[in-house]
Amino acid sequence: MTGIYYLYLRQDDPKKATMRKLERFGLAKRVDIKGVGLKLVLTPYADIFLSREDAVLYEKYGLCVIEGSWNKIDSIKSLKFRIERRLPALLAANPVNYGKIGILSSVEATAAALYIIGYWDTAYALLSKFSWGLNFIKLNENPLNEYSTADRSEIKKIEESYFG
Ligand SMILES: C[S@@+](CC[C@H](N)C(=O)[O-])C[C@H]1O[C@@H](n2cnc3c(N)ncnc32)[C@H](O)[C@@H]1O
Repeated sequence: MTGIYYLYLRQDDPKKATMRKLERFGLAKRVDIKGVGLKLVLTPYADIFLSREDAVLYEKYGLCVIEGSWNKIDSIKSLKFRIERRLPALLAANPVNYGKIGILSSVEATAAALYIIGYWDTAYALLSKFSWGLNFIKLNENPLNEYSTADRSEIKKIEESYFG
């Protein structure tokens, strides 16, 4: 087990939910809301950027993504967790939202977080389960590399240099 978790909101076609696919490969585990605890939760509504300083939280508690639908994003907005982080801007490579800034699938968000905190091998292992997965790294290689070597205070500036 990789310390990767997901909170499943049952909002999308279950057959297309990327974290459910990872669970079938033994690469992710579903948790309910009580099971989130001190896990590092990825939400685009967090005030704090994820950065390499968060590796220690991942190692201690794990990483949790919210497997919901972008069409019902308000329901994610209203959820609050003890440890929340947002990702800096990146381009989606999944077929539904290809090329859109920040509209990432759960596996892309999880892999981006792992890459930024230095767990490149795990990021590749997750993405390799999807035909389009590794394109996510290719498409975002430069910003991902810069985000992964930056301290939290530098992330915003890097984001602006790529995405304005
Ligand atoms: C809205 S869901 C959509 C998932 C899609 N149904 C799937 O099957 O992959 C994507 C999740 O990835 C995470 N995520 C995406 N973009 C993010 C960002 N910019 N910052 C933090 N988390 C993000 C959040 O947990 C978000 O709820």
